Amino acid sequence: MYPVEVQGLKKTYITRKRVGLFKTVESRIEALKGVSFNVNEGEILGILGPNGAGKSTLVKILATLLLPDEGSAKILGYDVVKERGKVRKHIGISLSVEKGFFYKLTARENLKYFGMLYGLSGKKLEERVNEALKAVGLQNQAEKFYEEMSLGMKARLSIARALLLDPPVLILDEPTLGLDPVTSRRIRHLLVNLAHQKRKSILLTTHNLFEAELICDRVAIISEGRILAIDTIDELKKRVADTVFIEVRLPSMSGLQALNILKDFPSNEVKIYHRKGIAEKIVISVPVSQAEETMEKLLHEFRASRLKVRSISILEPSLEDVFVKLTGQRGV
Ligand SMILES: Nc1ncnc2c1ncn2[C@@H]1O[C@H](COP(=O)(O)OP(=O)(O)OP(=O)(O)O)[C@@H](O)[C@H]1O
Repeated sequence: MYPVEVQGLKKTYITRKRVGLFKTVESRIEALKGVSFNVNEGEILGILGPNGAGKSTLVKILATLLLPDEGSAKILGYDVVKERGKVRKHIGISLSVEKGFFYKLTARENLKYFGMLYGLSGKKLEERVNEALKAVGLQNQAEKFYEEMSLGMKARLSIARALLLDPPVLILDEPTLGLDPVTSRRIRHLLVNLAHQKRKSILLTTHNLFEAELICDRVAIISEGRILAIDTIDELKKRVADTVFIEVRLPSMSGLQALNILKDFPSNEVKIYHRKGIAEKIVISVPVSQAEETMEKLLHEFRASRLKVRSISILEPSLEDVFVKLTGQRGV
């Protein structure tokens, strides 16, 4: 059993729009068209997709806030439709930074309030509130009123609330949206620690490919209600990368000599880009199958011509390359 098991999940929104005085037209939006995946223990699974891909719909269903039309989703074996109460005891949810907190209560009071709602009381409640505050680094700001808190503090408080029951599964919708780089980094560090040290299973959505690349053990790329690919980032890159780039850095003024050497390079699939500057850079694109061999040949040719090379390396494709290739969209 996986901590999170999703099988053939479908959801269609039906909306009615008034046309004229008495007539309404129905419009159907298939937000999820049969989504299946699992999340392992101690794993961060990132859900990536362009706007309207179905990420929030998926997250809301897992958080028991929305009913699916078909398929099933289980958290620790409990069905999100038939066993909502049990599911809620085992998940921590952070859907939107701003929602649900009381502006006139302090961070601690807010957490206490939610702790009580979740069934905690007495010493246990105090303990869990303190632990949650500490986990997100808010122990020194616990007496600050919510309305006085910065966006970063609010984001951390939202994660603290998700941690109140010390749940094995966390579901987070864009946990670092709108946060400055330092706070984002702090939250990323916290999430990696929760997954890898505390063995929590984390499902998060993000528009930030850089972040996904940094912290997700696997990512699912979702578009128009379907998962286009789900795998580790390395595997996804391998799958889409038919071309890699070899970057050669040279001392200034030696670019032309290098280009001259490359003139007779034995492959017409090799493309060369040259950037002049203090340190000159030559980037050679080659089919992935020829990358290693090309690199060796390059080194050999440069050495034979006594050309000094500062560095030579193979540039990996980025997660953005994967995303663009799979969804046909640049950025998310
Ligand atoms: N309550 C609703 N009623 C009707 N249509 C909806 C509703 N919620 C979402 N949709 C539609 O369902 C599709 C999926 O939306 P969803 O919010 O799940 O996407 P998303 O991937 O979270 O997008 P974003 O990245 O913009 O948050 C979209 O076409 C959206 O317009």
